[in-house]
Amino acid sequence: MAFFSMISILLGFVISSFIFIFFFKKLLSFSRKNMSEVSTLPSVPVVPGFPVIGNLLQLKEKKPHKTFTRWSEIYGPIYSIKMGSSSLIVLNSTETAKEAMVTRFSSISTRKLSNALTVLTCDKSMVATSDYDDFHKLVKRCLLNGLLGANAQKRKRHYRDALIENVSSKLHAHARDHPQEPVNFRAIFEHELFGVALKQAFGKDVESIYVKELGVTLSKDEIFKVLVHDMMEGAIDVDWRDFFPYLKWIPNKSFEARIQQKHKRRLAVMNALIQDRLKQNGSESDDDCYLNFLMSEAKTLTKEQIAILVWETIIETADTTLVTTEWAIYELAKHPSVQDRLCKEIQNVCGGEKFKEEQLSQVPYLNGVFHETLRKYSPAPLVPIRYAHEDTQIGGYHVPAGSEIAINIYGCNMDKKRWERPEDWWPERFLDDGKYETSDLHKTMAFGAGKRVCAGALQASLMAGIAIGRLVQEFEWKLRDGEEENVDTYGLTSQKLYPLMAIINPRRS
Ligand code: HEM
Repeated sequence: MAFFSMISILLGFVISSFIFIFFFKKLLSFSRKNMSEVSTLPSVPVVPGFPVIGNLLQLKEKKPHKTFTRWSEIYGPIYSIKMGSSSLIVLNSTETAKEAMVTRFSSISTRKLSNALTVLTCDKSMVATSDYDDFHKLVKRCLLNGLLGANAQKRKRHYRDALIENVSSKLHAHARDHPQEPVNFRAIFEHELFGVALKQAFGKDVESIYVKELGVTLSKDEIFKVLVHDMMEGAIDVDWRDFFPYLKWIPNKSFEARIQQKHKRRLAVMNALIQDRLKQNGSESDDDCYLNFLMSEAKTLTKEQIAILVWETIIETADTTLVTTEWAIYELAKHPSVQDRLCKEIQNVCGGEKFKEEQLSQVPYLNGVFHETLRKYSPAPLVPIRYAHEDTQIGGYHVPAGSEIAINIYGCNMDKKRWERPEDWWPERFLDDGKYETSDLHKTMAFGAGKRVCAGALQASLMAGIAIGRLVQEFEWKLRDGEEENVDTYGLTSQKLYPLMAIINPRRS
């Protein structure tokens, strides 16, 4: 018996070894074939530049997404440029962008940061700038469960309601006290939005804070400057060593001093706000907040990582939603017929009552206004640069390991082959007239796609949607004389260069 079972064990072992070797060989030949397929593909077309500096001089206008879009008309949807000694592959069509973000994600999931961003993100300690690793998965899960996912957003509903009530009453006060005088929309909306960002982070709005490390008391506007404005400015600060990494041993003292100063002031203010909040824990004003959530759910994080992760929610809340809402109101004020149609749609849905978040699914025209604004003014025109850590392919071209990849969302949304009259702001293009479906609303890819898709898309859609709806329901908007010309944007983002100045008239109902 024992002999026969020995034989059958041996036979089993031999057969399974054959099966294993057979499949292993198949696997090897399959991956070799795949690798050879990738490397026999043509190289990405190159935009001609100069020796040593490459295309740097052609990018000096500081709006690379616009230059990249112009080049795509000459060199096609995918091309490569030289920024000093580093090469950058630029993607300008929805097909190539989706391929990079979804199909080839596993080869292109890491981030490439500039020297400024390496300091300001504390070496990739933010969700948005981390590589796709265990740290990223942990902190993204915390962000969704604690703040930005559907359930967390339900719990934060009162913050959004307060935001729109405060903005509305400030605008009514302006219309009453200074009728026919233009109102600075940004000043009001930005202040309230920053208040929501602080409430989400620390459970309360903050009017001022004593910052021990700096020895000063800062007002809310000064806190905004340190945590948001200076950081946005720092994020686009250029260090020439980014383009010539082999010269990184040469000091660039003025750049380093500027970035370090911004970074240290930001950490000092965050530490003061965190200490202030921790003192309150257990007291009667103990509102749920992201800081407490993070501290209880992710005990392996360092103090500095917690400060950066909480700060991340503040800067992300305070910026892109403002950019979208301000451009939407600008376009509505410029197009009275669109404004009237939107106002009627809202009236049909809520009669004399105030427009509410629950009604957002019943107003397709408002959705069209929101998505058309995201298309024309993509708030994140370039997705943070990705890095191919292994050989891959995009658009039928070979992309070697080590390539840096820029996804030009603005370029995708200005593509004449995909969008009729892309320069026009035209919400009707999203209406269901047999041509577009609801899923087409996400054709803009304004929130990215795939595993790194924007974590704040729900919050941004709710806040901007309700704000646009209520502001049009309550006021008639007109542009101040000359305002139509103010369409320039600020630096690398699509923030309006000059704040929107509009004349508002409260509607009678
Ligand atoms: C209209 C508003 C917004 C737009 C257009 C937008 C757009 C984007 C884009 C294009 C990305 C990059 C996706 C990628 O790398 O593939 C992104 C990532 C991200 N966004 Fe947003 N965003 C908006 C609002 C927000 C808000 C309000 C928050 C948070 C409060 C937020 C949090 C994030 C985070 C955490 C990521 C990183 C996700 C990851 O890497 O897994 N965003 N966003």
